[in-house]
Amino acid sequence: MARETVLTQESASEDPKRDAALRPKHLREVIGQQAAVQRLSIAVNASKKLREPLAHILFDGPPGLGKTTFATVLPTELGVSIQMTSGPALSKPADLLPFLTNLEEGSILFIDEIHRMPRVVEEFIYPAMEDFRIDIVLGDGMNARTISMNLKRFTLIGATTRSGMLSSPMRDRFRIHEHLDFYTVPELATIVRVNAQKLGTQISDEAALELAQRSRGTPRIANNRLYWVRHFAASESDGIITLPIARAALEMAEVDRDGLDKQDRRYLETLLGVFGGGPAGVEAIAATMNLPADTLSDEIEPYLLREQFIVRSPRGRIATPRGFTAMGHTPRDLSSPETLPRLF
Ligand SMILES: Nc1ncnc2c1ncn2[C@@H]1O[C@H](COP(=O)(O)OP(=O)(O)OP(=O)(O)O)[C@@H](O)[C@H]1O
Ligand SMILES: [Mg+2]
Repeated sequence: MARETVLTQESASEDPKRDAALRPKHLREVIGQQAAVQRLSIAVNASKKLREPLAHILFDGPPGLGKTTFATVLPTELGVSIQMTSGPALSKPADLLPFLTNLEEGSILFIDEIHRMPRVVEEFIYPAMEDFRIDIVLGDGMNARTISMNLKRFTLIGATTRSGMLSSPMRDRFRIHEHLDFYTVPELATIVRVNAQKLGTQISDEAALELAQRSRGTPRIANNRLYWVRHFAASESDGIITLPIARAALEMAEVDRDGLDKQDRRYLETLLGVFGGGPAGVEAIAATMNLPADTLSDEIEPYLLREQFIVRSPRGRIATPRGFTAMGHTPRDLSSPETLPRLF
């Protein structure tokens, strides 16, 4: 009973224009992630006062939590330029050259999905990160010679949803690591209200809270929900987003009360339907869903674990009573003496 809808599909993919329109421009506009904001403000101030480039920074965390947002806010704070590329676009060292030669003193090079950069490119970038220098090999065979080229002092910002896939020499070359975690409902409600204002739409506090509750702890999903509800309000009412309007719109888009998306539901359906609620190993669930195990452990499970739809046990993932109820199943009786030994 996969309930696919326009909205859940939308929220799974990225809409760059939409992201850019609502993205905070300054650190002070970033909502939530306050510990990261404070540490980064200190790094920015120090960099300005000491006239040193910002230390290389790695952002990791599930999709839509603000990695690109932080990366684009920092150059504004520093008053420097930013160049953006991504791991998959850099298939060989030469692909990096235009970015490295265009650097300005203190400017930022942002590499998204940095875990997908091939090893040869990674090794090419090490001296650039450490000594602001690259080694270029000219010619080949007997005539090959290496020339060293100095670069402007710059800051590399990497973003990844899979920090586990990054090689440890690469990870260690970032002096600042920021792990972005899911947002609380009040934080998401604030994001919804601020963004409604940016879009010139009126929204009641209760409606903002309702959207926040159904956004899977993720600002990008909250924004997608807001766009849909805003259109619904404009078409079906006077354009003002009230609680009944928000509920009706979300109902129509089949966003469930917990805000789970298509992949979350498929995961829970597999765990419940195929594995009887578990315990099931992540590899087995991944094979059944026809997805890489990494996608499960890095993108789907963090939220389900945090919200206790599932738990981890030595023998694998187990659906909690909340996981059962969310999918319309009757929870297993965990207190019964027969089920316990089977589970643990
Ligand atoms: N802390 C925040 N405060 C306000 N809005 C935010 C915040 N974080 C993210 N957003 C909103 O969510 C949108 C998506 O965030 P962003 O593109 O930075 O996510 P991401 O972590 O880079 O995702 P991906 O891994 O898919 O690249 C932004 O355009 C912005 O509107
Ligand atoms: Mg991004």
